[in-house]
Amino acid sequence: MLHVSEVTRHFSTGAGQVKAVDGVSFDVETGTFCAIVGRSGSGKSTLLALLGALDSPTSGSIHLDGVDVAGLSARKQVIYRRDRIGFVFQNYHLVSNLSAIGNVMLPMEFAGASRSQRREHAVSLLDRVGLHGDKQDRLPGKLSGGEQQRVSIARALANQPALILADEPTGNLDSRNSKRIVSLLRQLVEEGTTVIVVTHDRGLAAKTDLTLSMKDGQIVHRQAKV
Ligand SMILES: Nc1ncnc2c1ncn2[C@@H]1O[C@H](COP(=O)(O)OP(=O)(O)OP(=O)(O)O)[C@@H](O)[C@H]1O
Repeated sequence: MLHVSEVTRHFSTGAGQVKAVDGVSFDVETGTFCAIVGRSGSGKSTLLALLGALDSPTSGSIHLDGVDVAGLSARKQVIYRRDRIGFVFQNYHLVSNLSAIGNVMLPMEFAGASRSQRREHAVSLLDRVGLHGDKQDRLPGKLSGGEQQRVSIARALANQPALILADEPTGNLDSRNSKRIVSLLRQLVEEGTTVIVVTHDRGLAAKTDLTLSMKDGQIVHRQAKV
């Protein structure tokens, strides 16, 4: 369960203070597919960064399964991100000189497994996201956008995260590849992972269980689908 209470994130700029996130409260039950939508500049990416402990709130609290995320030290934030969160980005953020398998193995480095165990796990994750055979040995530049996004989802799953945070995961994909990614994310939700996506893609938002609409740093509408 993710519990967000009265969270703000203010930035000081030359022009004054920007309230990027301005008093946001919501809960997301474990195993929910949640979309955060809203116009450009409404605060979606800032909120996602706070949920993933990539940034700390100015005030308020964020609890994931009882852990006070906002209160973690910098060192514990690193561990929290590695062990509890899987990140998926619009531009995939894969390491260009590592194969698909190498990219998926990267987050496992600290898990104490041997290299062959890590490789075996990476192969099974890539199989799970539908990237098979010789494609697993290719560099990201030799894969299509949809395939690269599947590698990034496999990488996000490497340490069995409780929460997957995806920023515009279908933003660079055509409709066929988008549908594949959405159904993959839905499958993860069915298996009990909580998935939160920031998206402008109406097709993706329509497939989620809960939509939070942001405006000027606030959640102005909450729509739960049964
Ligand atoms: N580091 C920063 N310093 C100052 N202002 C910032 C910073 N990061 C974000 N902002 C401002 O906070 C507001 C929210 O930005 P944010 O990137 O969260 O919006 P968004 O909804 O994700 O937009 P988009 O859909 O364009 O990605 C914007 O006004 C933005 O300019």
